[in-house]
Amino acid sequence: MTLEPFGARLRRAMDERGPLCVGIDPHASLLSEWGLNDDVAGLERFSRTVVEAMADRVAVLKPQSAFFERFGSRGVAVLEKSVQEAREAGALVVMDAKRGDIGSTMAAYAESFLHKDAPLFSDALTVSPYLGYGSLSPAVALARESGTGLFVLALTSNPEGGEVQHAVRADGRDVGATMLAHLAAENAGEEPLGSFGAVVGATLGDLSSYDLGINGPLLAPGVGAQGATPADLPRVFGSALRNVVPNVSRGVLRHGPDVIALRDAAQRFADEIRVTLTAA
Ligand SMILES: O=c1ccn([C@@H]2O[C@H](COP(=O)(O)O)[C@@H](O)[C@H]2O)c(=O)[nH]1
Repeated sequence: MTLEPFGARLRRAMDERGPLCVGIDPHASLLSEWGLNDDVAGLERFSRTVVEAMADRVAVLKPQSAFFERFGSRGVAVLEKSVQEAREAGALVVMDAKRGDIGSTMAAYAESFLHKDAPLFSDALTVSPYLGYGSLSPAVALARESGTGLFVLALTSNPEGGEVQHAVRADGRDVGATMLAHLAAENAGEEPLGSFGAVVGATLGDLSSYDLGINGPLLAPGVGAQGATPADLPRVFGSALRNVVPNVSRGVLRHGPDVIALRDAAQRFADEIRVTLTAA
């Protein structure tokens, strides 16, 4: 069965559930705070709890692959199960694996996450364009075919990102702006929303010098533990606010393991985001 394009599915989920994306980031420190061991059983309990608490209510869950890969094949098996359970419960899953390579290797990465029969099949994948935007074309092609999406690292939330992303090219545009322009071209004419998103940190302050109107989603990490708040979003995203998917990981997860406390924490962020969007 062919899926409806990711952008359309995401728009609907955002309209129905609000735009919040909760991260599944099983940091060793969080496992310990939750009273779990830093082992595969602890990982599984953590991830299952987040899926149980969130998957039937938030638009997007974003597992951070690194924290699962840390445990080798058994950790990846937990990741597979979590993705499947989250999707079955109604959340869209954005796999945060930040893959990027060339040619057939990039194609293999894309197949690992975006092919409908892949064990880790996800609704979208984060990718790094820093081997050149064109190196992502196998992933773009497969995403179009399978109804999935990509989130391309454009302007990341970390302070070190500027060294690469603010570098100015011969045409006077910086690298981040160039990635946004590629995405706008990818999404041209798509309704109600294109499937090719950008990662743009909520921590970055006024971004009015960038054209964020890519007709695609803007995944905005940095709310919560990295210091950004929902109230910052209008200043950062301006008229692109309606397409922003704010991500909170530790800001929610630190309230576990109690399922109700996790839900309450996510609801507080969701409420603040809704108020901000309504006022903007
Ligand atoms: O620019 C980026 C891109 C990705 N991330 C990821 O998002 C979460 C943020 O977690 P918090 O606990 O809410 O800080 C994490 O998985 C990062 O790898 C990002 O922070 N910035």
